Amino acid sequence: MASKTIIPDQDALKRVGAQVRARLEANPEAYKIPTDKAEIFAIGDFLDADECKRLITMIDQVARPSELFDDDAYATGFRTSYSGDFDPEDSFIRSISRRIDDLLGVNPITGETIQGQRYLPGQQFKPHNDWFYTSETYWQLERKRGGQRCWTTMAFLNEVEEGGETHFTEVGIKIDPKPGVLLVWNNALPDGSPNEDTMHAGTPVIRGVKYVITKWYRTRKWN
Ligand SMILES: O=C(O)CCC(=O)C(=O)O
Ligand SMILES: [Fe+2]
Repeated sequence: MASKTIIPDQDALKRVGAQVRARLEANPEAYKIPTDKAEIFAIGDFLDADECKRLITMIDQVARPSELFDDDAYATGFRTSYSGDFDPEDSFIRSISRRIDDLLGVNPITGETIQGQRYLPGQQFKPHNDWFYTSETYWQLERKRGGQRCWTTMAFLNEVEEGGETHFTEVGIKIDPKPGVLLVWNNALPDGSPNEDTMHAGTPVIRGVKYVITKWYRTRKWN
């Protein structure tokens, strides 16, 4: 008898995938990137110029060398940007956070704290998936902290002179940083299995500085 592979949180990934997909497809502001490989949307002018400026100032206050879950990423050159969590109680951060929850129409308790990130020339985030590899030891912690990541949202806060694109390596598209643009993608396939084709990178900044905010969503209550 063939054994069936268990995919953690598969039903929830399928359900939240369908729910958010329907909501974004009904939103005239959400542009769907034309590809069959992954569900990626872009929303222009999600943040205005003042909001971008304010977030950039806040990133400069919280940013420290980035860490990854299973690795000393900064030391290995995998994620060389500086990043940090914002204070989730800050009223401005709460308003931005709620606006993203609302865009997706998800349960706010599933959202992680918004993270800010800054890349200087030469800094990058090498190709990776935002979903967790459930065979790795870090999963034992993440499983209890809200489970698998379903959707990713990421906003560009400024124009970068050269480099710093978000490169979906399997889809074959590079998205240029444009201030106020929010990218939203489903980390899973419609059947609720993790989508390998969501592999993406923040390419090295060549000239200028790049600032982004990221908010990831879990299938269950994040804590
Ligand atoms: O900076 C980028 O373009 C990508 C950032 C990213 O992939 C992440 O924060 O997970
Ligand atoms: Fe990522």
